[in-house]
Amino acid sequence: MNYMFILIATFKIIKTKITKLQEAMGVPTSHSTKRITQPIFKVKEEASLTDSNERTLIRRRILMDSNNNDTCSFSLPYDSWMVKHPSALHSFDRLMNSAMGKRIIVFLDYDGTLSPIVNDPDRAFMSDEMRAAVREVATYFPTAIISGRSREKVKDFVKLNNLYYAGSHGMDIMAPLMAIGSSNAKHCDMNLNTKGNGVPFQPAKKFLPAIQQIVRRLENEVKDIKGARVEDNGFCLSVHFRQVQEQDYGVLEKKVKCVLEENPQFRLTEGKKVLEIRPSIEWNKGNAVEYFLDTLGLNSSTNILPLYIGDDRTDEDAFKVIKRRGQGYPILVSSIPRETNAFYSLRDPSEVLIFLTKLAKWMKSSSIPKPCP
Ligand SMILES: O=P(O)(O)OC[C@H]1O[C@H](O[C@H]2O[C@H](CO)[C@@H](O)[C@H](O)[C@H]2O)[C@H](O)[C@@H](O)[C@@H]1O
Repeated sequence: MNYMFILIATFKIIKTKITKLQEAMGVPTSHSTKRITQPIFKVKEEASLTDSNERTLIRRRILMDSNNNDTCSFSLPYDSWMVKHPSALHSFDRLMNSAMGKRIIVFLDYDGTLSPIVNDPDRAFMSDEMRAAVREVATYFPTAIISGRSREKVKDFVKLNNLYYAGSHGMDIMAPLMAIGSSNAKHCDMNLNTKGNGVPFQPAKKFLPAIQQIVRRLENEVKDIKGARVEDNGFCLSVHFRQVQEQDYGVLEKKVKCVLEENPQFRLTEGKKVLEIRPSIEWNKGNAVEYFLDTLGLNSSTNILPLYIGDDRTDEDAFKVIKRRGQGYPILVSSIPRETNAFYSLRDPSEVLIFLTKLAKWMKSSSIPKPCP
């Protein structure tokens, strides 16, 4: 009997040690799995992170709800998927160890990354905490928002001046005024020229009149489809169907495709409950990442670590670029398993907030020289 007891106790101790080790390595454990796999619609839960400040961040986790369940492409359980795309939070120390001596550059998507997905695209507001976290990150690292929205609109949502913006999936970039050669770049120069007066780069400019026409045409075409709406994103446009009845979707898709056929110089892409029409040019969020690195004078630097956080299919172009460069980390925001080029994952904007807060805190407490105020 005693032997049995000792055996069970020893087994429990070993199991606890293995679980702690897995957690430290960012590998999902049976403990974390329990939380992840609950197929619940809306679950409130407290962040179970080590830092006491983080623990106070009560998160509203939305698992598998209709808003997030947009692009599920296969049915792997989340915990198995996370083995391949570990949590950027669990792996934070590892990420930062590899950043030592390197210059971090932060790229952020907007919808679904900095703000939660909501029904009304005009109400996709960013929380004040998120704004404060992005502001702080941008004081330490060159930071750019790369969104499918028009540049003005995304800037209106973010309301920060100490970072760079690219709208229309990278087809409208306000880049730094000055390219600083990486070899002689001074740390203090990195955040210069970010007060909104950079240099615009708009590779799809010649398509503007046609885009305006398509916007008007589609507005007219879909006006009788309840819930459908067209969003003018500057150099591209979105036809939203999040609030369209399922039985009406076919008609909507047909109308969009019909307009597209009349405009062969444009192509159709899909996002989260949205059909997007954009010029058929070889330019996407990945090109925008390269462009920013270039204008920052960092494109050929071997000493950089770009971080790109995004949730959408269009962010995959940027993930691919980072992967191809062999520098930095693409991080996917998703609460469901997805086919992705990202190395790491975060479940939702609440985890993005924790990650950005940790990143700023890490820099603040490190001995690395800080940019000039
Ligand atoms: O690149 P992003 O910043 O992620 O922009 C992609 C699209 O985001 C917006 O639409 C998405 O978010 C809306 C608000 O949460 C949601 O209602 C919609 O269903 C989503 O597709 C934006 O409205 C689009 O124009 C962007 O292309």
